[in-house]
Amino acid sequence: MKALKALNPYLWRYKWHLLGGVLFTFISNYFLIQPAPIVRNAFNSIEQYIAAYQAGVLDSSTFERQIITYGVLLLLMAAGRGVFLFFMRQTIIVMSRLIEYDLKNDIFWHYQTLPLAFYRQNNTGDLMARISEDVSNVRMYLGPGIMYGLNLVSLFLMLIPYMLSVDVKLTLYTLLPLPVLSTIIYFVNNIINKRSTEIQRKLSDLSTYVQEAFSGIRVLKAFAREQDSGARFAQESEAYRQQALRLARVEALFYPAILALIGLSNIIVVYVGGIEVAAGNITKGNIAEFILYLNMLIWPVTSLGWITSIIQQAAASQERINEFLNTHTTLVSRRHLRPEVKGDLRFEHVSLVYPESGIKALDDISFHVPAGGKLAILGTTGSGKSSIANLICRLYDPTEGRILLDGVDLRDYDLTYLRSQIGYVPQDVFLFSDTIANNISFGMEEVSSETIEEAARHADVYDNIVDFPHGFDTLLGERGITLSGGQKQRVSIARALIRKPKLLLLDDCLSAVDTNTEHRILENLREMMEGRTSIIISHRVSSAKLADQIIVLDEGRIVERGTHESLMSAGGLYKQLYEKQLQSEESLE
Ligand SMILES: Nc1ncnc2c1ncn2[C@@H]1O[C@H](COP(=O)(O)OP(=O)(O)OP(=O)(O)O)[C@@H](O)[C@H]1O
Repeated sequence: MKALKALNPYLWRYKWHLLGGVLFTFISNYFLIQPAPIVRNAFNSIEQYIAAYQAGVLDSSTFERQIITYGVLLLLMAAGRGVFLFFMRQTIIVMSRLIEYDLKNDIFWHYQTLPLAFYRQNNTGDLMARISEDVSNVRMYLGPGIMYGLNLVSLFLMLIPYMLSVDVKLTLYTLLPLPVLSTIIYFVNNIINKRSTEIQRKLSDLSTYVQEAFSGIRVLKAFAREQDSGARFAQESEAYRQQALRLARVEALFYPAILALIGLSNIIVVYVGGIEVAAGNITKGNIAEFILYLNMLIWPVTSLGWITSIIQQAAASQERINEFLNTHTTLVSRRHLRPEVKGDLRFEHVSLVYPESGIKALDDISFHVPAGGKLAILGTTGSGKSSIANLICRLYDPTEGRILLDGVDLRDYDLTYLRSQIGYVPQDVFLFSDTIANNISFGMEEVSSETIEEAARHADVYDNIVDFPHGFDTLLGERGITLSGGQKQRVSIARALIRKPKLLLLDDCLSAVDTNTEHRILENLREMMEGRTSIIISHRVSSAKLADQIIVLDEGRIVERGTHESLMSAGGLYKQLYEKQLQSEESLE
Protein backbone atom coordinates (compact mmCIF):
# COMPACT_ATOMS: atom_id res chain seq x y z
CA MET A 1 0.00 0.00 0.00
CA LYS A 2 2.96 2.30 0.62
CA ALA A 3 3.52 2.50 -3.12
CA LEU A 4 0.25 4.39 -3.54
CA LYS A 5 1.70 7.30 -1.57
CA ALA A 6 3.42 8.31 -4.80
CA LEU A 7 -0.05 9.33 -6.02
CA ASN A 8 -0.63 11.85 -3.24
CA PRO A 9 0.92 14.78 -5.13
CA TYR A 10 -1.49 14.08 -7.99
CA LEU A 11 -4.45 13.91 -5.62
CA TRP A 12 -3.30 17.20 -4.14
CA ARG A 13 -3.13 18.71 -7.62
CA TYR A 14 -6.79 17.83 -8.17
CA LYS A 15 -7.94 18.43 -4.59
CA TRP A 16 -10.97 20.51 -5.63
CA HIS A 17 -12.25 17.69 -7.78
CA LEU A 18 -11.80 15.32 -4.86
CA LEU A 19 -13.45 17.63 -2.32
CA GLY A 20 -16.33 18.28 -4.69
CA GLY A 21 -16.65 14.52 -5.11
CA VAL A 22 -16.88 14.00 -1.34
CA LEU A 23 -19.58 16.66 -1.06
CA PHE A 24 -21.61 15.33 -3.97
CA THR A 25 -21.38 11.77 -2.65
CA PHE A 26 -22.94 12.84 0.65
CA ILE A 27 -25.68 14.83 -1.06
CA SER A 28 -26.51 12.05 -3.51
CA ASN A 29 -26.71 9.56 -0.63
CA TYR A 30 -29.01 11.91 1.23
CA PHE A 31 -31.38 11.69 -1.73
CA LEU A 32 -30.92 7.92 -1.79
CA ILE A 33 -31.88 7.49 1.86
CA GLN A 34 -34.85 9.84 1.99
CA PRO A 35 -37.27 7.61 0.03
CA ALA A 36 -37.08 4.97 2.78
CA PRO A 37 -38.85 7.02 5.51
CA ILE A 38 -41.30 8.21 2.83
CA VAL A 39 -42.13 4.59 2.01
CA ARG A 40 -42.46 3.83 5.72
CA ASN A 41 -44.94 6.71 6.15
CA ALA A 42 -46.81 5.63 3.04
CA PHE A 43 -47.08 2.10 4.45
CA ASN A 44 -48.27 3.40 7.78
CA SER A 45 -50.80 5.67 6.03
CA ILE A 46 -52.23 2.68 4.22
CA GLU A 47 -52.61 0.96 7.56
CA GLN A 48 -54.44 3.98 8.95
CA TYR A 49 -56.58 4.11 5.81
CA ILE A 50 -57.62 0.49 6.23
CA ALA A 51 -58.41 1.13 9.94
CA ALA A 52 -60.50 4.22 9.00
CA TYR A 53 -62.28 2.21 6.33
CA GLN A 54 -63.10 -0.49 8.82
CA ALA A 55 -64.30 2.11 11.39
CA GLY A 56 -66.47 3.71 8.66
CA VAL A 57 -64.80 7.16 8.95
CA LEU A 58 -63.05 7.12 5.59
CA ASP A 59 -61.76 10.32 4.04
CA SER A 60 -60.54 9.03 0.70
CA SER A 61 -59.63 12.38 -0.87
CA THR A 62 -57.17 13.32 1.94
CA PHE A 63 -55.67 9.84 1.67
CA GLU A 64 -55.33 10.08 -2.11
CA ARG A 65 -53.66 13.46 -1.84
CA GLN A 66 -51.29 12.05 0.74
CA ILE A 67 -50.33 9.09 -1.46
CA ILE A 68 -49.82 11.34 -4.50
CA THR A 69 -47.61 13.61 -2.38
CA TYR A 70 -45.52 10.58 -1.37
CA GLY A 71 -45.24 9.57 -5.01
CA VAL A 72 -44.15 13.04 -6.11
CA LEU A 73 -41.65 13.23 -3.25
CA LEU A 74 -40.19 9.86 -4.28
CA LEU A 75 -39.79 11.11 -7.83
CA LEU A 76 -38.12 14.31 -6.65
CA MET A 77 -35.72 12.33 -4.48
CA ALA A 78 -34.83 10.06 -7.40
CA ALA A 79 -34.24 13.09 -9.61
CA GLY A 80 -32.07 14.73 -6.91
CA ARG A 81 -30.05 11.57 -6.56
CA GLY A 82 -29.59 11.35 -10.31
CA VAL A 83 -28.35 14.93 -10.55
CA PHE A 84 -25.85 14.55 -7.72
CA LEU A 85 -24.69 11.12 -8.94
CA PHE A 86 -23.86 12.86 -12.19
CA PHE A 87 -21.83 15.51 -10.32
CA MET A 88 -20.14 12.83 -8.23
CA ARG A 89 -18.93 11.00 -11.32
CA GLN A 90 -18.06 14.25 -13.05
CA THR A 91 -15.68 15.14 -10.26
CA ILE A 92 -14.14 11.85 -9.12
CA ILE A 93 -14.05 9.92 -12.39
CA VAL A 94 -12.87 13.04 -14.21
CA MET A 95 -10.15 13.46 -11.57
CA SER A 96 -9.01 9.88 -12.15
CA ARG A 97 -8.81 10.45 -15.90
CA LEU A 98 -6.84 13.67 -15.44
CA ILE A 99 -4.37 11.94 -13.13
CA GLU A 100 -4.12 9.02 -15.56
CA TYR A 101 -3.20 11.49 -18.30
CA ASP A 102 -0.59 13.23 -16.13
CA LEU A 103 0.84 9.96 -14.93
CA LYS A 104 1.22 8.57 -18.43
CA ASN A 105 2.97 11.75 -19.57
CA ASP A 106 5.25 11.75 -16.55
CA ILE A 107 6.20 8.11 -17.09
CA PHE A 108 6.84 8.68 -20.78
CA TRP A 109 9.01 11.72 -20.07
CA HIS A 110 10.87 9.78 -17.45
CA TYR A 111 11.42 6.86 -19.84
CA GLN A 112 13.01 9.26 -22.28
CA THR A 113 15.57 10.45 -19.74
CA LEU A 114 16.73 6.91 -19.00
CA PRO A 115 19.98 5.68 -20.50
CA LEU A 116 20.30 3.05 -23.22
CA ALA A 117 21.46 0.54 -20.60
CA PHE A 118 17.98 0.70 -19.08
CA TYR A 119 16.40 -0.23 -22.41
CA ARG A 120 18.75 -3.16 -22.77
CA GLN A 121 17.82 -4.45 -19.34
CA ASN A 122 14.05 -4.10 -19.73
CA ASN A 123 12.09 -5.38 -22.65
CA THR A 124 9.76 -3.16 -24.63
CA GLY A 125 6.70 -5.19 -23.63
CA ASP A 126 7.42 -4.45 -19.99
CA LEU A 127 7.85 -0.74 -20.65
CA MET A 128 4.58 -0.68 -22.53
CA ALA A 129 2.73 -2.65 -19.86
CA ARG A 130 3.74 -0.17 -17.19
CA ILE A 131 2.54 2.83 -19.11
CA SER A 132 -0.73 1.21 -20.19
CA GLU A 133 -1.97 -1.69 -18.02
CA ASP A 134 -0.38 -0.56 -14.79
CA VAL A 135 -1.57 3.01 -15.19
CA SER A 136 -5.08 1.66 -15.92
CA ASN A 137 -5.00 -0.36 -12.71
CA VAL A 138 -3.97 2.73 -10.77
CA ARG A 139 -6.75 4.68 -12.41
CA MET A 140 -9.26 2.09 -11.26
CA TYR A 141 -8.21 2.89 -7.71
CA LEU A 142 -8.29 6.67 -8.22
CA GLY A 143 -11.67 6.60 -9.93
CA PRO A 144 -14.08 3.79 -9.10
CA GLY A 145 -12.03 2.71 -6.07
CA ILE A 146 -12.18 6.08 -4.31
CA MET A 147 -15.72 6.77 -5.50
CA TYR A 148 -17.25 3.53 -4.23
CA GLY A 149 -15.17 3.72 -1.06
CA LEU A 150 -16.47 7.22 -0.35
CA ASN A 151 -19.97 6.09 -1.16
CA LEU A 152 -19.75 3.28 1.35
CA VAL A 153 -18.34 5.46 4.13
CA SER A 154 -20.88 8.24 3.64
CA LEU A 155 -23.77 5.78 3.49
CA PHE A 156 -22.69 4.11 6.70
CA LEU A 157 -22.21 7.42 8.50
CA MET A 158 -25.64 8.62 7.47
CA LEU A 159 -27.60 5.41 7.74
CA ILE A 160 -26.39 3.25 10.61
CA PRO A 161 -27.02 5.70 13.48
CA TYR A 162 -30.51 6.25 12.19
CA MET A 163 -31.22 2.53 11.75
CA LEU A 164 -29.96 1.84 15.26
CA SER A 165 -32.26 4.52 16.63
CA VAL A 166 -35.26 2.75 15.05
CA ASP A 167 -34.49 -0.79 16.16
CA VAL A 168 -31.17 -2.19 17.33
CA LYS A 169 -32.08 -5.87 16.88
CA LEU A 170 -33.43 -5.42 13.34
CA THR A 171 -30.40 -3.31 12.42
CA LEU A 172 -28.04 -6.04 13.55
CA TYR A 173 -29.93 -8.73 11.62
CA THR A 174 -29.99 -6.49 8.56
CA LEU A 175 -26.26 -5.91 8.70
CA LEU A 176 -25.32 -9.49 9.66
CA PRO A 177 -25.07 -11.04 6.16
CA LEU A 178 -23.16 -8.07 4.71
CA PRO A 179 -19.63 -8.89 5.99
CA VAL A 180 -20.11 -12.49 4.81
CA LEU A 181 -21.08 -11.26 1.37
CA SER A 182 -18.19 -8.84 1.28
CA THR A 183 -15.63 -11.48 2.28
CA ILE A 184 -16.92 -13.94 -0.32
CA ILE A 185 -16.76 -11.27 -2.99
CA TYR A 186 -13.24 -10.34 -1.97
CA PHE A 187 -11.98 -13.91 -2.36
CA VAL A 188 -13.90 -14.68 -5.52
CA ASN A 189 -12.86 -11.38 -7.02
CA ASN A 190 -9.24 -12.23 -6.36
CA ILE A 191 -9.71 -15.51 -8.20
CA ILE A 192 -11.37 -13.65 -11.06
CA ASN A 193 -8.55 -11.10 -11.17
CA LYS A 194 -5.90 -13.78 -11.14
CA ARG A 195 -7.58 -15.61 -13.97
CA SER A 196 -8.16 -12.40 -15.90
CA THR A 197 -4.46 -11.59 -15.57
CA GLU A 198 -3.58 -15.05 -16.85
CA ILE A 199 -5.93 -14.48 -19.76
CA GLN A 200 -4.27 -11.13 -20.47
CA ARG A 201 -0.89 -12.80 -20.41
CA LYS A 202 -2.02 -15.53 -22.77
CA LEU A 203 -3.56 -12.92 -25.02
CA SER A 204 -0.33 -10.96 -25.13
CA ASP A 205 1.62 -14.19 -25.87
CA LEU A 206 -0.80 -14.79 -28.69
CA SER A 207 -0.45 -11.26 -30.10
CA THR A 208 3.33 -11.36 -29.78
CA TYR A 209 3.33 -14.66 -31.65
CA VAL A 210 1.10 -13.33 -34.42
CA GLN A 211 3.10 -10.12 -34.69
CA GLU A 212 6.37 -12.03 -35.00
CA ALA A 213 4.91 -14.46 -37.49
CA PHE A 214 3.79 -11.63 -39.76
CA SER A 215 6.91 -9.49 -39.32
CA GLY A 216 9.01 -12.49 -40.22
CA ILE A 217 6.63 -13.75 -42.91
CA ARG A 218 9.41 -13.69 -45.51
CA VAL A 219 11.61 -16.04 -43.54
CA LEU A 220 8.61 -18.15 -42.62
CA LYS A 221 7.56 -18.66 -46.22
CA ALA A 222 11.11 -19.06 -47.51
CA PHE A 223 11.69 -21.90 -45.03
CA ALA A 224 8.21 -23.36 -45.74
CA ARG A 225 7.26 -23.32 -42.05
CA GLU A 226 3.57 -22.43 -42.51
CA GLN A 227 2.33 -25.79 -41.15
CA ASP A 228 4.52 -25.47 -38.14
CA SER A 229 3.60 -21.91 -37.52
CA GLY A 230 -0.13 -22.71 -37.82
CA ALA A 231 0.24 -25.54 -35.32
CA ARG A 232 2.02 -23.27 -32.85
CA PHE A 233 -0.68 -20.65 -33.23
CA ALA A 234 -3.35 -23.27 -32.49
CA GLN A 235 -1.38 -24.30 -29.43
CA GLU A 236 -1.16 -20.71 -28.14
CA SER A 237 -4.82 -20.22 -28.94
CA GLU A 238 -5.76 -23.36 -27.04
CA ALA A 239 -3.95 -22.11 -23.93
CA TYR A 240 -5.93 -18.89 -24.19
CA ARG A 241 -9.20 -20.80 -24.62
CA GLN A 242 -8.54 -22.91 -21.51
CA GLN A 243 -7.94 -19.81 -19.41
CA ALA A 244 -11.03 -18.06 -20.76
CA LEU A 245 -13.21 -21.10 -19.94
CA ARG A 246 -11.83 -21.28 -16.40
CA LEU A 247 -12.78 -17.65 -15.87
CA ALA A 248 -16.25 -18.17 -17.33
CA ARG A 249 -16.84 -21.04 -14.86
CA VAL A 250 -16.04 -18.91 -11.81
CA GLU A 251 -18.18 -16.05 -13.05
CA ALA A 252 -21.09 -18.37 -13.81
CA LEU A 253 -21.06 -19.61 -10.22
CA PHE A 254 -20.35 -16.28 -8.65
CA TYR A 255 -23.33 -14.15 -9.66
CA PRO A 256 -26.14 -16.63 -8.81
CA ALA A 257 -24.49 -17.27 -5.43
CA ILE A 258 -24.43 -13.56 -4.64
CA LEU A 259 -28.05 -13.13 -5.69
CA ALA A 260 -29.08 -16.07 -3.48
CA LEU A 261 -27.32 -14.50 -0.49
CA ILE A 262 -29.04 -11.17 -1.14
CA GLY A 263 -32.42 -12.92 -1.27
CA LEU A 264 -31.65 -14.66 2.01
CA SER A 265 -30.79 -11.34 3.67
CA ASN A 266 -34.17 -9.92 2.60
CA ILE A 267 -35.94 -12.93 4.10
CA ILE A 268 -34.09 -12.44 7.39
CA VAL A 269 -35.22 -8.78 7.57
CA VAL A 270 -38.84 -9.71 6.90
CA TYR A 271 -38.71 -12.56 9.43
CA VAL A 272 -37.00 -10.63 12.27
CA GLY A 273 -39.02 -7.51 11.41
CA GLY A 274 -42.24 -9.54 11.63
CA ILE A 275 -41.29 -10.72 15.12
CA GLU A 276 -40.52 -7.13 16.16
CA VAL A 277 -43.86 -5.90 14.76
CA ALA A 278 -45.68 -8.68 16.63
CA ALA A 279 -43.87 -7.58 19.81
CA GLY A 280 -45.08 -4.04 19.12
CA ASN A 281 -41.53 -2.60 18.90
CA ILE A 282 -41.84 -1.27 15.33
CA THR A 283 -44.46 -0.67 12.66
CA LYS A 284 -44.96 -2.62 9.44
CA GLY A 285 -43.71 0.48 7.61
CA ASN A 286 -40.38 -0.02 9.38
CA ILE A 287 -39.99 -3.45 7.73
CA ALA A 288 -40.48 -1.90 4.30
CA GLU A 289 -38.05 0.86 5.27
CA PHE A 290 -35.40 -1.65 6.42
CA ILE A 291 -35.73 -3.73 3.29
CA LEU A 292 -34.93 -0.58 1.37
CA TYR A 293 -31.97 0.14 3.66
CA LEU A 294 -30.68 -3.38 3.22
CA ASN A 295 -30.81 -3.05 -0.54
CA MET A 296 -29.13 0.34 -0.35
CA LEU A 297 -26.30 -1.14 1.68
CA ILE A 298 -25.84 -4.43 -0.16
CA TRP A 299 -24.02 -3.15 -3.25
CA PRO A 300 -21.79 -0.67 -1.48
CA VAL A 301 -20.82 -3.28 1.11
CA THR A 302 -20.28 -5.99 -1.44
CA SER A 303 -18.21 -3.49 -3.39
CA LEU A 304 -15.91 -3.38 -0.37
CA GLY A 305 -14.41 -6.71 -1.44
CA TRP A 306 -14.07 -5.39 -4.94
CA ILE A 307 -12.53 -2.11 -3.76
CA THR A 308 -10.00 -4.00 -1.64
CA SER A 309 -8.82 -6.02 -4.58
CA ILE A 310 -8.74 -2.90 -6.80
CA ILE A 311 -6.53 -1.20 -4.21
CA GLN A 312 -4.26 -4.24 -3.96
CA GLN A 313 -3.87 -4.40 -7.71
CA ALA A 314 -3.27 -0.66 -7.92
CA ALA A 315 -0.63 -0.89 -5.19
CA ALA A 316 1.17 -3.67 -7.06
CA SER A 317 0.98 -1.70 -10.31
CA GLN A 318 2.14 1.53 -8.69
CA GLU A 319 5.06 -0.34 -7.17
CA ARG A 320 6.10 -1.44 -10.64
CA ILE A 321 5.68 2.12 -11.93
CA ASN A 322 7.68 3.53 -8.99
CA GLU A 323 10.45 1.05 -9.71
CA PHE A 324 10.96 2.73 -13.08
CA LEU A 325 10.29 6.25 -11.81
CA ASN A 326 12.94 5.75 -9.15
CA THR A 327 15.50 4.66 -11.71
CA HIS A 328 17.53 7.71 -12.59
CA THR A 329 19.99 8.30 -15.32
CA THR A 330 23.63 8.81 -14.48
CA LEU A 331 24.07 10.65 -17.74
CA VAL A 332 23.48 14.12 -16.39
CA SER A 333 25.34 17.26 -17.21
CA ARG A 334 27.77 18.53 -14.60
CA ARG A 335 27.84 22.15 -15.74
CA HIS A 336 25.23 22.54 -18.51
CA LEU A 337 27.69 24.33 -20.78
CA ARG A 338 26.49 25.42 -24.20
CA PRO A 339 29.56 26.99 -25.84
CA GLU A 340 29.85 27.33 -29.58
CA VAL A 341 31.30 24.05 -30.84
CA LYS A 342 34.24 24.00 -33.24
CA GLY A 343 34.67 20.25 -33.35
CA ASP A 344 38.08 19.47 -31.85
CA LEU A 345 37.62 15.94 -30.46
CA ARG A 346 40.01 14.19 -28.15
CA PHE A 347 39.82 10.76 -26.50
CA GLU A 348 42.19 10.40 -23.54
CA HIS A 349 42.83 6.84 -22.34
CA VAL A 350 39.18 5.94 -22.69
CA SER A 351 37.89 2.53 -21.62
CA LEU A 352 34.31 1.34 -21.62
CA VAL A 353 32.77 -1.57 -19.78
CA TYR A 354 29.09 -1.93 -20.61
CA PRO A 355 27.28 -1.84 -17.27
CA GLU A 356 24.53 -4.23 -18.36
CA SER A 357 26.77 -6.97 -19.72
CA GLY A 358 30.13 -6.32 -18.07
CA ILE A 359 31.77 -6.57 -21.50
CA LYS A 360 34.90 -4.45 -21.89
CA ALA A 361 34.27 -2.98 -25.32
CA LEU A 362 37.03 -0.37 -25.35
CA ASP A 363 40.42 -0.43 -23.72
CA ASP A 364 42.67 2.61 -23.36
CA ILE A 365 41.63 4.46 -26.51
CA SER A 366 43.36 7.77 -27.25
CA PHE A 367 43.13 9.86 -30.40
CA HIS A 368 42.77 13.44 -31.47
CA VAL A 369 40.78 14.85 -34.38
CA PRO A 370 41.30 18.58 -34.89
CA ALA A 371 38.28 20.73 -35.76
CA GLY A 372 37.26 19.96 -39.34
CA GLY A 373 39.41 16.81 -39.41
CA LYS A 374 38.34 13.43 -40.73
CA LEU A 375 38.94 10.24 -38.82
CA ALA A 376 38.10 6.76 -40.04
CA ILE A 377 37.67 3.99 -37.51
CA LEU A 378 38.11 0.53 -38.92
CA GLY A 379 37.98 -2.88 -37.39
CA THR A 380 36.48 -6.30 -37.57
CA THR A 381 33.01 -6.98 -36.23
CA GLY A 382 32.73 -6.62 -32.47
CA SER A 383 35.99 -4.69 -32.23
CA GLY A 384 34.33 -1.72 -30.49
CA LYS A 385 33.70 0.74 -33.33
CA SER A 386 30.06 1.50 -32.49
CA SER A 387 31.02 1.81 -28.84
CA ILE A 388 33.12 4.84 -29.76
CA ALA A 389 30.05 6.36 -31.45
CA ASN A 390 28.00 5.61 -28.32
CA LEU A 391 30.52 7.51 -26.24
CA ILE A 392 30.70 10.52 -28.55
CA CYS A 393 26.90 10.90 -28.43
CA ARG A 394 27.13 10.39 -24.67
CA LEU A 395 24.75 7.47 -24.76
CA TYR A 396 27.25 5.97 -22.28
CA ASP A 397 30.01 7.52 -20.19
CA PRO A 398 33.54 6.13 -20.30
CA THR A 399 34.40 3.85 -17.41
CA GLU A 400 37.92 5.30 -17.46
CA GLY A 401 39.51 8.26 -19.16
CA ARG A 402 37.75 11.26 -20.63
CA ILE A 403 36.49 12.67 -23.89
CA LEU A 404 37.03 16.33 -24.69
CA LEU A 405 35.23 18.41 -27.27
CA ASP A 406 37.02 21.73 -27.81
CA GLY A 407 38.91 21.00 -24.62
CA VAL A 408 35.73 20.63 -22.55
CA ASP A 409 34.78 17.28 -21.01
CA LEU A 410 31.62 15.89 -22.65
CA ARG A 411 30.13 15.50 -19.16
CA ASP A 412 30.15 19.29 -18.73
CA TYR A 413 28.07 19.98 -21.83
CA ASP A 414 24.36 20.37 -21.62
CA LEU A 415 23.28 16.95 -22.86
CA THR A 416 20.58 18.07 -25.29
CA TYR A 417 22.86 20.80 -26.64
CA LEU A 418 25.74 18.37 -27.11
CA ARG A 419 23.61 15.92 -29.03
CA SER A 420 22.15 18.71 -31.15
CA GLN A 421 25.69 19.45 -32.37
CA ILE A 422 26.19 15.91 -33.62
CA GLY A 423 24.83 14.46 -36.83
CA TYR A 424 24.68 10.78 -36.02
CA VAL A 425 23.90 8.11 -38.56
CA PRO A 426 23.49 4.93 -36.55
CA GLN A 427 24.33 1.47 -37.77
CA ASP A 428 20.81 0.12 -37.42
CA VAL A 429 18.66 2.54 -39.34
CA PHE A 430 15.34 3.36 -37.81
CA LEU A 431 12.80 5.34 -39.76
CA PHE A 432 9.48 6.43 -38.34
CA SER A 433 6.11 5.59 -39.88
CA ASP A 434 5.84 9.04 -41.40
CA THR A 435 6.61 10.75 -44.69
CA ILE A 436 10.14 10.72 -46.08
CA ALA A 437 10.28 14.50 -45.72
CA ASN A 438 9.35 14.32 -42.04
CA ASN A 439 11.87 11.55 -41.49
CA ILE A 440 14.60 13.70 -42.97
CA SER A 441 13.61 16.85 -41.08
CA PHE A 442 13.08 14.83 -37.90
CA GLY A 443 13.34 16.94 -34.77
CA MET A 444 13.69 20.23 -36.62
CA GLU A 445 11.15 22.98 -36.74
CA GLU A 446 9.99 24.71 -39.90
CA VAL A 447 12.30 23.29 -42.50
CA SER A 448 11.80 24.36 -46.10
CA SER A 449 11.36 21.72 -48.76
CA GLU A 450 14.48 23.05 -50.52
CA THR A 451 16.57 22.29 -47.43
CA ILE A 452 15.14 18.78 -47.26
CA GLU A 453 15.84 18.21 -50.94
CA GLU A 454 19.37 19.53 -50.57
CA ALA A 455 20.06 17.09 -47.72
CA ALA A 456 18.63 14.27 -49.83
CA ARG A 457 20.92 15.25 -52.72
CA HIS A 458 23.97 15.22 -50.50
CA ALA A 459 22.99 11.78 -49.25
CA ASP A 460 22.52 10.63 -52.86
CA VAL A 461 18.94 9.57 -52.32
CA TYR A 462 17.17 12.44 -54.08
CA ASP A 463 16.70 10.62 -57.39
CA ASN A 464 15.23 7.59 -55.65
CA ILE A 465 12.77 9.69 -53.68
CA VAL A 466 11.46 11.71 -56.61
CA ASP A 467 10.82 8.47 -58.45
CA PHE A 468 8.25 7.45 -55.82
CA PRO A 469 4.67 8.40 -56.80
CA HIS A 470 4.35 10.76 -53.84
CA GLY A 471 7.99 11.89 -53.81
CA PHE A 472 9.02 13.31 -50.47
CA ASP A 473 5.48 12.82 -49.16
CA THR A 474 5.73 9.04 -49.54
CA LEU A 475 4.68 7.40 -46.32
CA LEU A 476 7.04 4.89 -44.82
CA GLY A 477 5.50 1.91 -43.11
CA GLU A 478 6.73 0.41 -39.90
CA ARG A 479 10.50 0.74 -39.94
CA GLY A 480 10.38 2.09 -43.49
CA ILE A 481 9.49 -1.16 -45.18
CA THR A 482 8.90 0.44 -48.54
CA LEU A 483 12.58 1.40 -48.86
CA SER A 484 15.49 -0.84 -49.66
CA GLY A 485 18.27 -1.22 -47.10
CA GLY A 486 20.57 1.16 -48.98
CA GLN A 487 17.81 3.75 -49.45
CA LYS A 488 17.01 3.65 -45.75
CA GLN A 489 20.65 4.24 -44.93
CA ARG A 490 20.80 7.23 -47.22
CA VAL A 491 17.58 8.76 -45.82
CA SER A 492 19.19 8.33 -42.43
CA ILE A 493 22.31 10.16 -43.69
CA ALA A 494 20.13 12.98 -45.03
CA ARG A 495 18.52 13.22 -41.60
CA ALA A 496 21.95 13.79 -40.06
CA LEU A 497 23.15 16.20 -42.73
CA ILE A 498 20.14 18.51 -42.63
CA ARG A 499 21.10 19.63 -39.13
CA LYS A 500 24.41 20.94 -40.49
CA PRO A 501 26.15 19.44 -37.50
CA LYS A 502 29.56 20.44 -36.23
CA LEU A 503 30.38 16.78 -35.78
CA LEU A 504 29.32 14.17 -38.29
CA LEU A 505 29.29 10.62 -37.06
CA LEU A 506 28.72 7.91 -39.66
CA ASP A 507 28.49 4.51 -38.04
CA ASP A 508 28.90 1.88 -40.74
CA CYS A 509 26.08 3.60 -42.54
CA LEU A 510 27.05 2.50 -46.03
CA SER A 511 27.18 -1.22 -45.38
CA ALA A 512 24.01 -1.86 -47.39
CA VAL A 513 25.22 -0.16 -50.58
CA ASP A 514 27.69 -1.52 -53.11
CA THR A 515 31.19 -0.07 -53.26
CA ASN A 516 30.45 2.07 -56.34
CA THR A 517 27.50 3.75 -54.65
CA GLU A 518 29.60 4.03 -51.53
CA HIS A 519 32.25 5.96 -53.49
CA ARG A 520 29.61 8.22 -55.00
CA ILE A 521 28.01 8.98 -51.63
CA LEU A 522 31.35 9.64 -50.04
CA GLU A 523 32.26 11.98 -52.89
CA ASN A 524 28.96 13.81 -52.37
CA LEU A 525 29.61 13.94 -48.68
CA ARG A 526 33.05 15.43 -49.20
CA GLU A 527 31.48 18.85 -49.72
CA MET A 528 29.29 18.49 -46.64
CA MET A 529 32.22 17.30 -44.58
CA GLU A 530 34.22 20.40 -45.41
CA GLY A 531 34.77 22.35 -42.21
CA ARG A 532 33.06 19.70 -40.07
CA THR A 533 34.72 17.14 -37.92
CA SER A 534 33.80 13.78 -39.39
CA ILE A 535 34.12 10.33 -37.92
CA ILE A 536 33.58 7.53 -40.39
CA ILE A 537 33.14 4.17 -38.78
CA SER A 538 33.29 1.22 -41.11
CA HIS A 539 34.41 -2.31 -41.49
CA ARG A 540 35.17 -1.54 -45.17
CA VAL A 541 38.54 -0.11 -46.06
CA SER A 542 37.05 1.74 -49.05
CA SER A 543 35.20 4.10 -46.69
CA ALA A 544 38.40 5.09 -44.97
CA LYS A 545 40.14 6.59 -47.96
CA LEU A 546 38.52 10.02 -47.45
CA ALA A 547 39.95 10.35 -43.97
CA ASP A 548 43.09 12.26 -42.95
CA GLN A 549 43.81 9.64 -40.33
CA ILE A 550 42.72 6.10 -39.76
CA ILE A 551 42.66 4.03 -36.59
CA VAL A 552 42.25 0.27 -36.66
CA LEU A 553 40.59 -1.43 -33.73
CA ASP A 554 40.89 -4.99 -32.62
CA GLU A 555 39.17 -6.32 -29.52
CA GLY A 556 38.63 -2.85 -28.15
CA ARG A 557 42.22 -1.64 -28.58
CA ILE A 558 43.82 0.56 -31.21
CA VAL A 559 46.24 -1.72 -33.04
CA GLU A 560 47.23 0.58 -35.90
CA ARG A 561 46.97 4.22 -36.79
CA GLY A 562 48.06 6.39 -39.70
CA THR A 563 47.01 7.37 -43.21
CA HIS A 564 45.95 4.95 -45.95
CA GLU A 565 49.43 5.03 -47.46
CA SER A 566 51.35 4.64 -44.23
CA LEU A 567 49.12 1.76 -43.09
CA MET A 568 49.45 0.01 -46.43
CA SER A 569 53.20 0.22 -46.28
CA ALA A 570 53.16 -0.96 -42.64
CA GLY A 571 51.60 -4.21 -43.86
CA GLY A 572 49.53 -4.90 -40.77
CA LEU A 573 45.86 -5.63 -40.10
CA TYR A 574 44.75 -2.71 -42.28
CA LYS A 575 46.60 -4.10 -45.28
CA GLN A 576 45.17 -7.57 -44.62
CA LEU A 577 41.64 -6.13 -44.47
CA TYR A 578 42.26 -4.14 -47.63
CA GLU A 579 43.48 -7.13 -49.59
CA LYS A 580 40.74 -9.40 -48.33
CA GLN A 581 38.08 -6.88 -49.33
CA LEU A 582 39.69 -6.23 -52.68
CA GLN A 583 39.66 -9.96 -53.39
CA SER A 584 36.02 -10.39 -52.43
CA GLU A 585 35.06 -7.41 -54.58
CA GLU A 586 36.95 -8.84 -57.55
CA SER A 587 35.33 -12.22 -57.07
CA LEU A 588 31.91 -10.50 -57.13
CA GLU A 589 32.62 -8.76 -60.41
N1 LIG B 1 24.80 -1.76 -25.51
C1 LIG B 1 25.64 -2.75 -25.26
N2 LIG B 1 25.56 -3.41 -24.09
C2 LIG B 1 26.41 -4.39 -23.82
N3 LIG B 1 27.37 -4.82 -24.63
C3 LIG B 1 27.50 -4.20 -25.81
C4 LIG B 1 26.63 -3.15 -26.18
N4 LIG B 1 26.98 -2.73 -27.41
C5 LIG B 1 28.03 -3.48 -27.79
N5 LIG B 1 28.34 -4.37 -26.82
C6 LIG B 1 29.45 -5.31 -26.87
O1 LIG B 1 30.64 -4.56 -27.00
C7 LIG B 1 31.51 -5.16 -27.94
C8 LIG B 1 31.85 -4.16 -29.04
O2 LIG B 1 30.66 -3.90 -29.78
P1 LIG B 1 30.54 -2.77 -30.88
O3 LIG B 1 29.11 -2.71 -31.29
O4 LIG B 1 31.17 -1.53 -30.42
O5 LIG B 1 31.40 -3.40 -32.05
P2 LIG B 1 31.52 -2.97 -33.56
O6 LIG B 1 32.97 -2.92 -33.85
O7 LIG B 1 30.72 -1.76 -33.83
O8 LIG B 1 30.91 -4.23 -34.29
P3 LIG B 1 30.05 -4.30 -35.65
O9 LIG B 1 30.96 -3.92 -36.76
O10 LIG B 1 29.64 -5.73 -35.73
O11 LIG B 1 28.93 -3.37 -35.45
C9 LIG B 1 30.81 -6.40 -28.45
O12 LIG B 1 31.36 -7.50 -27.75
C10 LIG B 1 29.37 -6.21 -28.08
O13 LIG B 1 28.77 -7.44 -27.74
